Amino acid sequence: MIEVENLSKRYGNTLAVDGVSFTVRPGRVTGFLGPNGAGKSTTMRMILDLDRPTGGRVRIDGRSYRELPDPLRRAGALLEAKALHNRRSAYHHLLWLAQSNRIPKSRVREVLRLAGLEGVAGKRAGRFSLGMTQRLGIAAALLGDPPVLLFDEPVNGLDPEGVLWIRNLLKGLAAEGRTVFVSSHLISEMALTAGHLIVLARGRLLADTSVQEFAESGARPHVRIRTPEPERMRDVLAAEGLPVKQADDGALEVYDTAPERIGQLALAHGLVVSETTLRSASLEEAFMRLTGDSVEYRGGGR
Ligand SMILES: Nc1ncnc2c1ncn2[C@@H]1O[C@H](COP(=O)(O)OP(=O)(O)OP(=O)(O)O)[C@@H](O)[C@H]1O
Repeated sequence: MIEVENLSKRYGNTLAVDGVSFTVRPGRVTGFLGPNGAGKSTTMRMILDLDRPTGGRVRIDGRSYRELPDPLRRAGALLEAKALHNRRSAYHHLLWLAQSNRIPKSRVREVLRLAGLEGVAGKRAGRFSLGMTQRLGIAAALLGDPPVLLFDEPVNGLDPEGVLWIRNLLKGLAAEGRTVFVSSHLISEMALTAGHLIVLARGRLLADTSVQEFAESGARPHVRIRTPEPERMRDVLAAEGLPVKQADDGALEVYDTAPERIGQLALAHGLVVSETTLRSASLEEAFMRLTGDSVEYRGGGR
C-alpha cells in the first residue's frame, strides 16, 4: 500500500504538486492519470525518495522509502525511460542490481524471461531501442519480486505487442495481490488496465475513483441531431428550454432530453431530421471535461 499525505513540491515559482493525498491499495491496478505537466512524475519520484517533498509525506507499507530494508524487494519502479548510457549487457546490469540488493542471481534470468529479453540478454543495454529499454526497466522493477510497483508511462515506446504484454503484466501483478501504480496521460490506456484512478491536473488531485464511477460522473448524455435547418431547430429547442450546442461537424447536441422528445418536436414544427442518436460521453470526454475545467479554473492563478 502507498499512502500519500498532503504532498507538495515547489520548483521555484512552479507548484508542481499541490497538497495531494491519496492511498494506492493492493490487489488492483491504480491508474495515475493527468495531462502532461500535471505532476505525476514528480509525485512518483517523491514516493521513491528521489525528490524531497516541500511538504507532506509518503508511506510505503507503513514506512518511508528510505526506511525500507532492502528497498528493491519492497518497492520496484520503472521511471521515465532514459537512454541507458550503459556499457554493461542487460544481464550484467540486472546482475549488478541484484547483487547490490541481496537478490539471488537466479532471479535475473527469471525477470529477463518475464520481460521477453532472453534473446538480447548479452547485448549492451546502452544500445537498446526505447521499447527494449522500457522492458529492461520493467525487468529491474520486478527483480526484487516486490509487493509494491510503480510504473511511469510504461507503454511509451512499446510496439502493439509490447503494449498488450504490459497490460496483461500489470493486471497479473495486481491479481497476485500487489500494489500496482501506473501513470499515463492516456485515459483510453488506463480504461483497459486500471480498476481505480487517481486523477491529477496542475498538481491538484481532481478525482480518486473507480474507472466506472469516473466515466459516469463525467458523462453527460446528450442527443445528437442532424437537420438541414439547424438554426430553426435551435430556436425550437431553445423555446423548450433545452440546452443545445453545435458540434464541430455541424450536428446539434442537446442535453437533458431523449431522442423521442426530439422526434416529437421535429414533427410538431415540420422539421426534417436525418439523425437522432443518444450519446453518452466517452471516458475521454469525462477526462477532458475534468482536467479542462481545472485548467480554466486555475488559469492565471499561482
Ligand atoms: N526538476 C524540475 N525542476 C523544475 N521544474 C520541474 C522539475 N520537474 C518537474 N518540473 C515541473 O513540474 C511540473 C510537473 O511536472 P511532472 O513531470 O511531474 O508532470 P507529469 O504529470 O509527470 O507530466 P509528463 O507526463 O509531461 O511527464 C511541470 O510544470 C514541470 O515543468
